[in-house]
Amino acid sequence: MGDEDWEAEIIKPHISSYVPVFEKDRYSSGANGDTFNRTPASSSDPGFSNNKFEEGDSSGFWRESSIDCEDNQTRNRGFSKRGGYQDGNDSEALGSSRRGGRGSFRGCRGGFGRGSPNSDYEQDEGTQRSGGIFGSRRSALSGAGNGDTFQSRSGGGSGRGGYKGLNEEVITGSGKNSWKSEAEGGESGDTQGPKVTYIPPPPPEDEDSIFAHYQTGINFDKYDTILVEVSGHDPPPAILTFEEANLCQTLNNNIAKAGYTKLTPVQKYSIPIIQGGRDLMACAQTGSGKTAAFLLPILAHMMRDGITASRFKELQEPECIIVAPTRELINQIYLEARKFSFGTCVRAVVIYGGTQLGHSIRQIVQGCNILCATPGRLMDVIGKEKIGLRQVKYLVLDEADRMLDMGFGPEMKKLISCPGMPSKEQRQTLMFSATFPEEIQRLAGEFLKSNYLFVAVGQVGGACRDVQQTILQVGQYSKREKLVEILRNIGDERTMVFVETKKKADFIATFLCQEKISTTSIHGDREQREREQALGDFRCGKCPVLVATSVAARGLDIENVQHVINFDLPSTIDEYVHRIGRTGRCGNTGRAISFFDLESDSQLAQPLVKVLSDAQQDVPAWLEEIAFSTYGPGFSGNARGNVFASVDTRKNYHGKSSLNTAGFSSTQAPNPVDDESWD
Ligand SMILES: Nc1ncnc2c1ncn2[C@@H]1O[C@H](COP(=O)(O)OP(=O)(O)OP(=O)(O)O)[C@@H](O)[C@H]1O
Repeated sequence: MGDEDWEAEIIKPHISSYVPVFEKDRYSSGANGDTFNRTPASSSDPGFSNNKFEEGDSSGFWRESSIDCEDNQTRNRGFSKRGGYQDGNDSEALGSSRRGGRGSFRGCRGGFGRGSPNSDYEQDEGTQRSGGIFGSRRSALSGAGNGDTFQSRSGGGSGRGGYKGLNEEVITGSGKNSWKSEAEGGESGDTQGPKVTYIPPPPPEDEDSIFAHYQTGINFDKYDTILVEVSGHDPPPAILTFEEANLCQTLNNNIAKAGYTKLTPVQKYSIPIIQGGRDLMACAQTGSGKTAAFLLPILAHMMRDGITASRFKELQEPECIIVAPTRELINQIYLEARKFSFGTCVRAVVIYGGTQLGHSIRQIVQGCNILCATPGRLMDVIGKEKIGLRQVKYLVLDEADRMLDMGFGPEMKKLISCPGMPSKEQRQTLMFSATFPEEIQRLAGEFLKSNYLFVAVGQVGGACRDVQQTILQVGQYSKREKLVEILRNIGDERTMVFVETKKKADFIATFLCQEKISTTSIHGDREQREREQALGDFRCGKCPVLVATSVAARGLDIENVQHVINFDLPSTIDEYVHRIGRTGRCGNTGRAISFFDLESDSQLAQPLVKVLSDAQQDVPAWLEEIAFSTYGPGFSGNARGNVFASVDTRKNYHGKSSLNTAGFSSTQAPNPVDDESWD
């Protein structure tokens, strides 16, 4: 069966009539109400009534769901269950174990993706690229846009050897000359979508908004009891207080205004390491302050060493580049950078896909010391020679395991081999995440000096203990009912509901609205404007329920998210850890409820048992049984061979760990000079 046939099949009446109509009527028309917050009256609006939820049975969406049919890629492969493939189109989960392992993108048909939202190549920038450092990319585009944004996004060319970054940004192809920027709509390869004109609202200017923060929770002090391990050669001692960091007065003022009085463990260890000029790979649980752990020492250095004064220049040469996998996350990091650099001469700029490229460029040319960027947009502005790399002293990969996996890894490699980018010996490279699989750690060696330090706060890849985790056995046909039951009990408390695919996010959000539960949604098929509106409505409580794909799984720091519901479990345990980490942040408590479908989730049973037991959560007997039956008698979910689930892969050393309050204790790796080189 060819691609076309599968496309034809996916456009069943109840699906096709629903989604595009929904998108057009509610959003593309420019309607303001970017929520699914429907009153009974609104459910009779024409766009809405076209969908077949009134069927309320398992025939429509659910029948599709049973064969994973909302996922085009699944169809393309003709698999009826979830094993052994990686979808690249509709599903936004980062495929891994269950879907063929982290390396499973190999089989991607490619060329998919979010053609339209990023198709913001701007004629008005006067920039038919004349090749530039990436060569002529425009020629790679063929076919005229047909204006059907839905089709162009979810369709995509076949056989183009590309990859749709499942979270958000898009990488196309790895072959010669196959790289195309998101700004060119190159992701889909064959259609040029409408020009992106979205200009995000300016960041707040008033001090109260800049420094707005939420309170640390009752468990914040318990961070002190978390085991920390530092490995690598000759690490500097940890600091225990902000004073010991010897930051300048302005930074200290900003830290105080941000409400920080005490360092978190990852900050205690990372700040002196970064101040000491060392490369770092740091793993710490979700919500434990990794952003400040890299921003503060970088800013301190910039203040100390001096930076290029901000002034208008066509080519800006930032001292620091921070990359993150999703637009909302990079924007959040930017706001943190802006907060901590308040009152200094350091100018931070953020650029990301789905917004007008001209706007990004206008931000840059006014001056740029810290550039926060998603990978596609970053490569665009480098290609347009708006950003030069010669002055880069700090390269930060947030959610580093994601940035180095098969999705973004090639892009990151291109970044470090761009003309002008200082070699790893000449720059400081910093990687942060809550999860860091060993195979990705090995890849990271290419980016880091060989004597980098590895900080593990608690268990690498471990779930935050402040999140109470519950796993419920729920078959796919009962999920909606169960979800409504739970949400009704929860009341108005902020809840993120994760689903596996973009279409399902729309379906579930609409379904919940029909149930009169105020809901909005965020996923990669929504326009950036809509995504930001949705996040805003969720943040301010207008819509207490946010249905999301994995695009919202990592990094987002939203106050008062008390619940995470995994309507669908993700493909990988790491993704699970990130998702549930949207609650229980900064010492606050939270709850995560996950629907475990025996039909499709059994591969996750074993790692789930481990994550639950490591986080001292109740493990249901039935789950242990599944894990046992899947993995045989050798499996013991509670066995913890090593306190650290995963450690520095250079583990040719004898581990030693410490409580982080007890000063500092480190594990010494052999002198890297003697160590097997990764270069
Ligand atoms: N020392 C501190 N004192 C008080 N609040 C802090 C401190 N450090 C960080 N925070 C706050 O804790 C929250 C979580 O921080 P951050 O988003 O940096 O976590 P993270 O470790 O990067 O999480 P994730 O793994 O989900 O990306 C933020 O609201 C941040 O402002």
